[in-house]
This record gives sequence, C-alpha cells and structure tokens, in this order.
Amino acid sequence: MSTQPILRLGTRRSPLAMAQAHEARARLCAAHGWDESAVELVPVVASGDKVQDRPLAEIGGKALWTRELDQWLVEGRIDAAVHSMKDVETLRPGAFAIAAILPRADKADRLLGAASIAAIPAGARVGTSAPRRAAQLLHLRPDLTVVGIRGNVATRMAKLEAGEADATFLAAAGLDRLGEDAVGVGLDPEEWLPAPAQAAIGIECRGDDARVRELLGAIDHAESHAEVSAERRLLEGLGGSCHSPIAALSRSAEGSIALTAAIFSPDGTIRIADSASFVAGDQSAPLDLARRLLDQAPPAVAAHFRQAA
Ligand SMILES: NCc1[nH]cc(CCC(=O)O)c1CC(=O)O
Repeated sequence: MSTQPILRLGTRRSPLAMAQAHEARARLCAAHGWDESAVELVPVVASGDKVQDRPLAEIGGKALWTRELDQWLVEGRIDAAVHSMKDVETLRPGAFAIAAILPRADKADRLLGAASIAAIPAGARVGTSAPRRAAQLLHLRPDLTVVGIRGNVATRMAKLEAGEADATFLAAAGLDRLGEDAVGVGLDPEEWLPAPAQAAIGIECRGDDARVRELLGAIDHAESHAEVSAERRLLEGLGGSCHSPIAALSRSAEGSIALTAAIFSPDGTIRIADSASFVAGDQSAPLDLARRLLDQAPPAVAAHFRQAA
C-alpha cells in the first residue's frame, strides 16, 4: 500500500470543520476512484477557535479562521484547505484560488428554544454574536435582548441548555453535518435571510498549483460555486466585514441567479432590502445590487460599510 497521500487537505479541528473535511475527502475519493488514504486530513488549531469569550468581530474578524491554514498552504505543508465559505474573508490573498465549492446544503438558519420568532417570549434573551442575526432579530422583535454567545455548535447548544440564553440560532447546514438534524426549527430563508455563503464548503489551494486545481476541479459544483461567487461579490461591493449586518439569499434556476440581500443598522431599526436576477457568472450585477442597497441606506446604516470609491 502506498503511504504517500496524493493530497494533503488542511482543516480546522472543530467537529463541524472535521465533518466538512471528511465530506470533501469522500467526494474527492469518489470522483477520482481513490482509496481514503489518498487524501490526508491535516487538522490545524485556528486562532478563531482559541478565543471563545469575545465576539469574532472584536478580536480580528474572519481572518482568524484562515490564518494558520493560509500559512500552511503558503509553506507547502498542505496542498489545499477546506473552509466554511461563510467564514472566509471577502478579499483573499492573490496567491490562493477557490478551486472547488461542494454542492450547497440547506441555507436556512434554525431557531433553538422557541417554535418561531413570533413565539419567543416577550423580553427573552436571545444568544447570538452574529451582527446579521442580532439586527435581523431586533428588526422583527425590538422587545428582545440579544446576548453574546460564541463557541462551536455543541458549545452553543450547551450554553442554551445551561440557561445562558432563552433561544439561539444555528445554521441548518452545520447541524445537519453533525447529525443534529432534529435540533431547532428551520426558519424560512425568504423571510429570515441567511448569511452570504452560508451552507457552502469551499476548498482553496495555491493559485499556481495546476495539479491540485485540476484534482479539486473534479468535485466543483458549478451552480453552488456561481451562487457563492455572486454572494461574495455582493460583500465586496458592500465593503462589509463581520461587523456588518448583511444577509443574502441566492436562488438558482437554469443558469440564472435571483439574489436577495438586506443590510441593517446594528440595532435592527433600519432594514434595507433589494434583489436582482442575472446570469450565473455575471460579475457586475451583484456589485450593482450592493450599490443600490448603499444608495438607499441612511448614514446610520452606511457608516457600517466601507463604501467603495
Ligand atoms: N460562524 C460559524 C459557522 N460557520 C459555518 C457554520 C455553519 C455551516 C455553514 O454555514 O456552512 C457556522 C455555525 C453557525 O452559524 O451555526
């Protein structure tokens, strides 16, 4: 048996990240007819996993999820890295390429602790550290109190159980990948918009590594890739960061994408939403949508975005 792996795939160590890395490996092995040993999973502890007690937006943002994996990729210690695309910064180092996006899972958020947003008891404490979830919730229910809650999926479920919050949100995709598909109630994504790139697993490699790009290309899902590219292009146009309450939902059909997006004031009082339909791969339509959203935004909202020149 050969001991040299064909591909070394870096991943964060959290249970969800490991589940996603296993899915990526299974798809690669199926596509190429490989034995499992062909893909070595290389777990890395990410900075974002070390600091659990403060909101991500405060401690350095999304870069904390990719810093170590980026380094290992540059040094050639891994050939590719698996990411939750929701957590990947909009602007990536030019040396990297997103070579594959796996078929996207359920884009919805699930609510834990109540049967619906309307059914959350008046004045309850809802745990979330995501600006999008906080603003979207307060927009619908200004009577509720948002409390910070961080940690991986199991930690957040335990914190809810321990009474640190009365309700919380988790992405359906993450729960499903962990086998927790019975947990929480799915929120209609048309009414409760998910985060840009939610439910998408991406695999990045060095842009000049033609061998790995081709191997990864075999499991790229074109429709999911086009959706995620459009949503990330929207983020680029908004100049948003993980501080910015931005929500987006793509619907694909026959080569075209309908993209709905909303931006909020952090306290949820203001919500600006708009949508656009365009051919998959259109690079300017998501930017135009971002521009329209910002043009409609009062200063209190626009201040949270770095407006493109
Ligand atoms: N921010 C953490 C994170 N990043 C990706 C997912 C879920 C899986 C996905 O959206 O692909 C989660 C957990 C959550 O938001 O509940």
